[in-house]
Amino acid sequence: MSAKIIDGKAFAANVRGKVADHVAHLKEVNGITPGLAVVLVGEDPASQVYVRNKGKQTVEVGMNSIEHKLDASTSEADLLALIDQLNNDPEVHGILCQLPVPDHIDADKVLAAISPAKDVDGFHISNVGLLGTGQKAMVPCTPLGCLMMLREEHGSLSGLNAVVVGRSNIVGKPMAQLLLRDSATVTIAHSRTKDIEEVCRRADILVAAVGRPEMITGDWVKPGATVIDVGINRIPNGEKTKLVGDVHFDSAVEVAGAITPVPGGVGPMTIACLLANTVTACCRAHGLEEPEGLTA
Ligand SMILES: NC(=O)C1=CN([C@@H]2O[C@H](COP(=O)(O)OP(=O)(O)OC[C@H]3O[C@@H](n4cnc5c(N)ncnc54)[C@H](OP(=O)(O)O)[C@@H]3O)[C@@H](O)[C@H]2O)C=CC1
Ligand SMILES: Nc1nc(=O)c2c([nH]1)NC[C@@H]1CN(c3ccc(C(=O)N[C@@H](CCC(=O)O)C(=O)O)cc3)C=[N+]21
Repeated sequence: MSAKIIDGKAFAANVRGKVADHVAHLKEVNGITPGLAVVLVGEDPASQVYVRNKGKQTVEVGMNSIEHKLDASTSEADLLALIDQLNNDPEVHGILCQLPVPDHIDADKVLAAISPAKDVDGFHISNVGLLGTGQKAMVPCTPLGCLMMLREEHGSLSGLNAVVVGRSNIVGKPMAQLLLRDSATVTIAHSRTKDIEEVCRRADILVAAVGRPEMITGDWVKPGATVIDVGINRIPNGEKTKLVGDVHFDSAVEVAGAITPVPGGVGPMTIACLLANTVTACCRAHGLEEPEGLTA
């Protein structure tokens, strides 16, 4: 039997709709327009696409989009000075510095410089610590988007076996924290995990965040499991290229109960959650009630 395909694009449109409603409310009732600043250093073509999409969707939901495109040779000091300026700008409620940054810039220093209250990526150690201790945090967008889809699919995640493949700070680890918070039994697998296929086959919920095109095939998937494919990999396809996930979709779809496609799965949800986090940050900054269903 073929799995249900989770429509991340439609789900994201729904989230953006809720964001737009709340933005309209903030403007009308409070006279506040949430603002998102996105900083891009250098000219990585994939990053340029994301930044363009983010800017477009930010404006579509009624928020202000502030874009800073800096030359690849920008010094760390100049980047930190810009972040300081954005931290102190009352019109800016969310700040995102697109990763990766060029080698001469220390990404950890940049993330630490962003005010935790404006850290809509949820990468600042304050937010990492708050999430890890079950306190109110800014939650990283990609794992938040995955959690929203999983809650919709399962209702409660309590007691389910969840396996996250990948232990990065931006996806794997926060994903595991969120699943744990929803009372799933969580395993984190990575490049040193023994019998990884066997570990994956125990998962009711399998989240792939590896960065290896189509590594996880149908025979790694427990029949009926929900598979969330975070991977975004561009691979050659004849003369052109195509986007594939970390899951081999055609084989996994035959075994899983539900699965996210690439493209059209986690990617659009990431951007929708960035907008959701920006509204949340704006409400917190002004001591206003937060929108429902847009946080973890
Ligand atoms: N859809 C979206 O919005 C987003 C998508 N992505 C995509 O998600 C993927 C993961 O991103 P990210 O977390 O940043 O990647 P990283 O490269 O930071 O982390 C990859 C993780 O996968 C593990 N890994 C690598 N090879 C294997 C293997 N053969 N077997 C098991 N585990 C392995 C690594 O293990 P170890 O730690 O042992 O090295 C590491 O923990 C990428 O394709 C990226 O493009 C990322 C962010 C957002
Ligand atoms: N500080 C920071 N925060 C991030 O959240 C961040 C980042 N840096 N660096 C890069 C990764 C990657 N990322 C994606 C966002 C949207 C899509 C997306 O919308 N994907 C579409 C397709 C896009 C296409 O066609 O290329 C989809 O999957 O359907 C993908 C990937 C956010 N990231």
